[in-house]
Amino acid sequence: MDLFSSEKIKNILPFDGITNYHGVVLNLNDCSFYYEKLMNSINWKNDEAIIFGKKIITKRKVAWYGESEFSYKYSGVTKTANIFTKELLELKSVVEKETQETYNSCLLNLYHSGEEGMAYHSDGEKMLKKNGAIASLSLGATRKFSFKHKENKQRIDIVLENGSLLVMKSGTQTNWLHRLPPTKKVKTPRINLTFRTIEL
Ligand SMILES: O=C(O)CCC(=O)C(=O)O
Ligand SMILES: [Fe+2]
Repeated sequence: MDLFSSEKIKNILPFDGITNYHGVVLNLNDCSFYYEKLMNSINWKNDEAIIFGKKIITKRKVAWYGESEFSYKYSGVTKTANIFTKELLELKSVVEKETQETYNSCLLNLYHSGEEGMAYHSDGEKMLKKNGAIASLSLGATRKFSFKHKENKQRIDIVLENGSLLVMKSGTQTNWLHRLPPTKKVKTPRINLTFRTIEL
C-alpha cells in the first residue's frame, strides 16, 4: 500500500459492516498472464451441493488451495485442499501488501460465462477466522456483485473489473449477504480468487 492509496479505498457498505473496494490492483499484462495461467493450471472441479435434499452439480468450477493440505467439509463431503502454486503465492503477496493482512488459503471460482453466478450467501464457515478479512480478486469478464442486508434488505451493487480487489471485513458476513448475479450480457469467463484465513 502506498502513501496515497488509502484515499481511493472506500467502504461501500452504508452501515453494519466494512467492505473496502481497492479498485484495480494489477496491470493489464499481469491480469492476462495470471488469467491464462490459472485457467490452465488450477485443479478446477465442478462443485457439488445438496439443495433441498437433492445433489446438484454446478456448472461453475471451484478449487481450494492453501499453505497445507487441510481438509474441509462442504455440503457434507470432506475434501482436501491443494497446495498453493507459485502464481497463487505471487497473487497472495500482492493482495497481502495491498490489504495489510495475511491469508493462508484461497477459494477460486471459475464462471465460464454470465449464465453462471453464485446465489446469496455469507461466508461464515466454522473454519474461517471470525471477522477475518476475505480479499476477493477478480480476473477476466467484468461482473456485477450485490450485497443485501439481512434485516432491512437494503441492496448495494458494485461492478468488479478485471484486476480489481474487494475486501470484506468486520460485520460484512454477519449482517450482509452477497451474490454474483447471473446475466445474459456477459459471454466470457471470469476467475475470482477469495483469499481467506482458516483456523487450522
Ligand atoms: O465470485 C465472486 O466474486 C464471489 C465469490 C464468493 O462469494 C465466494 O466464493 O464465497
Ligand atoms: Fe462469498
